Amino acid sequence: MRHRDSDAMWLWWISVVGDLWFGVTWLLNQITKLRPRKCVPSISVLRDHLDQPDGGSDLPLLDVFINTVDPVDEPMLYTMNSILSILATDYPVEKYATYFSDDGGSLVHYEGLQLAAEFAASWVPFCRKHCVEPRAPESYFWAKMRGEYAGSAPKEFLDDHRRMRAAYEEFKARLDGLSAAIEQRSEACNRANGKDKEECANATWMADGSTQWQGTWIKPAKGHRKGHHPAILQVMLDQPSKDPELGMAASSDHPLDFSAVDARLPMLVYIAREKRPGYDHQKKAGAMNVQLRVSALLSNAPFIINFDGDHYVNNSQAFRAAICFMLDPRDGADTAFVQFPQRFDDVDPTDRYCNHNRMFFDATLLGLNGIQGPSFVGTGCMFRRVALYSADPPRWRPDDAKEAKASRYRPNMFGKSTSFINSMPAAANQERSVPSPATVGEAELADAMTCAYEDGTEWGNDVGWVYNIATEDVVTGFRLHRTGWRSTYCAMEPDAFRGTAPINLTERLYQILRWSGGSLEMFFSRFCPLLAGRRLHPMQRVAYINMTTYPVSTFFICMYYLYPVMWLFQGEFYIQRPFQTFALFVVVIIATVELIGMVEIRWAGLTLLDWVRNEQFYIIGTTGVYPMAMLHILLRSLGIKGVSFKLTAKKLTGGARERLAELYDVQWVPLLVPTVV
Ligand SMILES: O=c1ccn([C@@H]2O[C@H](COP(=O)(O)OP(=O)(O)O[C@H]3O[C@H](CO)[C@@H](O)[C@H](O)[C@H]3O)[C@@H](O)[C@H]2O)c(=O)[nH]1
Ligand SMILES: [Mn+2]
Repeated sequence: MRHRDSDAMWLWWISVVGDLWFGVTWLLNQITKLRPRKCVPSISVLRDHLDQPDGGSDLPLLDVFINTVDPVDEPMLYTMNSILSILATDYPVEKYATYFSDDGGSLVHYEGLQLAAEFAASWVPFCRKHCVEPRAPESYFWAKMRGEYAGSAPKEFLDDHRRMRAAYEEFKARLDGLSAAIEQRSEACNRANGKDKEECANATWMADGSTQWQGTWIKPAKGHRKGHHPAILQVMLDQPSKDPELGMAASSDHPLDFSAVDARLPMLVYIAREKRPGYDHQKKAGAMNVQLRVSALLSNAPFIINFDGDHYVNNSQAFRAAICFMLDPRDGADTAFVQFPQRFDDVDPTDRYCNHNRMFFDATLLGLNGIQGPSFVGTGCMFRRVALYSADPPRWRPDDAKEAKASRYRPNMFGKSTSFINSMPAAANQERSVPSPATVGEAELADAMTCAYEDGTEWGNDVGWVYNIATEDVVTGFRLHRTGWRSTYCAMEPDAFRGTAPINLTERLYQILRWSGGSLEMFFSRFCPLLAGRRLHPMQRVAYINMTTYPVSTFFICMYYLYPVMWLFQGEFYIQRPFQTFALFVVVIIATVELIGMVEIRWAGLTLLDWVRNEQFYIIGTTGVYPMAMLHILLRSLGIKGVSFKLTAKKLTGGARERLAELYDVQWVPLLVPTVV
């Protein structure tokens, strides 16, 4: 091929390759959407099958994981609301246990959790008595619309509601004052106790005034700074009794009447894993793997559901909905995880920064649901425990199960804890009706939470959540799909879970950067979709290729944007003057693409705005963020550390207007420069 101006040939080639790239990726994107599948959980059928007439239940055991790091960036009020919504959810209390992981190791979280457990003693029976929804108090008390009364004591409702609200205000005030209270107490204790010993002069003291807090101290000190403290485990609420226990009748110091409701609370455990300098703690994935081991030793449920600290249970039937899919006679046994879409509160009405991401959650994931299942998106997901232990799904299990076990499970794959290894066979057993009493010693529990436990094991690799990647979620889901497991997408009305979204553009852009950087990283890692074996469905493979290579488009898009202004640099037009057939082609192509977009949003039940935001953020992403993601990969390949998992700061508490004011609070980020140009 020739051109009058041979200097321009490289530009021409880029545009040809670019056109090809866009054509092919567009096609690949479309074919993964050809067989969308909507699944509706039949919770009433589940009830008919598993609820016993005497009030008992045959539902399987469940472990709930919830993570948090920083009481400031992730406001405690939200975290504790999540805890309360979990404790009050509609699942048999003796059948589930909650593990709260505090990666900061701070006393304020510990005491906040204690307060929440205390408050739950009246909040949970209140929810049960009056069947309120949602069961996170903050959202419940400030809901704009309430459904019809569904409880059993309509006459008492208004009084109870008022009292509960007052109690909640008090709880909030105490939560708010916690940091200051701890600080004051510690200063007083230090003055009294630690004058002589310099080492503990600035200790943080627990409520009894005589015990030093093991985790991080208010002011960093040797052995107690952020990222340097021993492991802490505290069972805040014990495993409840097997039979219902009615609450207290109304009295002068306890005005709510709970004499007709079960007042038991589910088990609740506080965990702060050991942190030591010199170890890579692997952020969220590391924290969840510790939860996985500790829960195996304490309650060992066959199913696990995980939450980020800012996501709460909005629909108390959600756990049951996920269980429906896990126990489904058709492909339940092959299902490794059930993913719910992420939904957010408090996004500004026009969703300026595309936080809702509806195109992804409602169109893309539904498309995948018709193949091998949606990818794991980090929160609001129920897992099958044995799948995380890298077991094979039933349909791919070789006939001779023993042989399979020997070949898959390598020595020291899971670390040295014999109790943990002994717990593994029971984890596969869904029919266990009574939780195994925890017989493990404290030493063994502590050992499972140390940094050294994972040395030389497969944790973070072929076991548990995957390490060393900015998007541990997509990779972990991929690893399960690669082993032949499927997953199921579960959307329900009202939304199962809700969370908070980053409200200012800076945080949002960093989030996109982490996702796109992590995706590319995955493509160039041993988790590249091209390398997976035959258990990965061909279409699912295509979907994962799309999911991991999309940031590459940035190169072509940026070039296309430069073409029209090339003459600024060269003083000459390289662009051919548009001719009619060309213009016609362009118009037809654009029209078709838009038309297909419209069909898609109609089908997924979305609005035009969702779509516009999606397109808009795609352009912002491709011009502003993805080039950085590409750079990150380049740096990584040169051995330099790239994008890290920077915690997404959540909005601060305050009035709605105050919160939305942050919308315009753009700290000037280099990421946006190219977009603006
Ligand atoms: O050292 C750490 C860092 C983070 N977290 C927790 O990880 C969760 C997610 O962090 P966040 O900053 O809220 O990330 P988002 O940008 O909101 O994360 C989205 O994208 C992540 C993958 O990039 C997923 O893991 C998340 O579930 C998904 O919500 C939070 O609960 C944190 O408390 C830890 O437990 N330990
Ligand atoms: Mn989040």
